[in-house]
Amino acid sequence: MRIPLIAGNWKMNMNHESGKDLVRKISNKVSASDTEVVVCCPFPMLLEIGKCLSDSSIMLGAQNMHWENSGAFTGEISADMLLELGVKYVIIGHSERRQIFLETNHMINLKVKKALERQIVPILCVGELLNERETQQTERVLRDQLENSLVNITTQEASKIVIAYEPVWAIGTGKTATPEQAAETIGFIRGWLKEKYGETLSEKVRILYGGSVKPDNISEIMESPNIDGALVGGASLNDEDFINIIHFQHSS
Ligand SMILES: O=C(CO)COP(=O)(O)O
Repeated sequence: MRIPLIAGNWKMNMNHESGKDLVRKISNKVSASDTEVVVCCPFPMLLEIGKCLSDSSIMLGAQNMHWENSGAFTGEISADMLLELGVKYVIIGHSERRQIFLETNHMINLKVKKALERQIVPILCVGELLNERETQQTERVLRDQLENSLVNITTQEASKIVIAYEPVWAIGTGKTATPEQAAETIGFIRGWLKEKYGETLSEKVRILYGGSVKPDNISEIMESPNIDGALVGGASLNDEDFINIIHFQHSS
């Protein structure tokens, strides 16, 4: 049985006050339940948001990290720095990092390895562009991202990873993949894991869907037995929306 996971990705939004207010409202309404909840806030807020979450079951996540332990990497943050702040999850290889900051699968692979070494759970993001979907290249693109992001990752290590399938054309656009598209593509990812690591591993890894997830489409998305939760952008900035997404079982 895979435990459902709902992760909020605040991206470069909120400030200390609005962030603290938001997590207080969420943690008041979310008790330890069958669903794990993670809030991935911007780096400068990790300490304060972590303090607000200390009595709650909600876990703290970051949105990126560097693969080296320390050194001359201006503007970067190491896994150990995140650990000091109580970070349990880290988003790696988000499409905004890949597209705007030109992160490659090789860099993403190094980050995944370092996160695993330091026992921070990587949420590895993969997903195709609109023109790639329209030209039937989705599976080729995903295979390439998975193969190259998971180079030298053992079966034991892979069992700790969370994968987020985020079709780039569905991010922040209000265009969600249909439940069929999400189910089919996530089924493909699980099939790839089975091919590479075997069936036992492929049944262990949680795979999330991300891209315009809202309270009114979460139940439909979660109907597929292959989909274990969601990586939520815009709707994670609103307490009611995020709470309703977390409580999706009750609205179905
Ligand atoms: O990129 C996303 C989460 O990482 C999705 O963002 P939206 O939910 O705003 O589409």
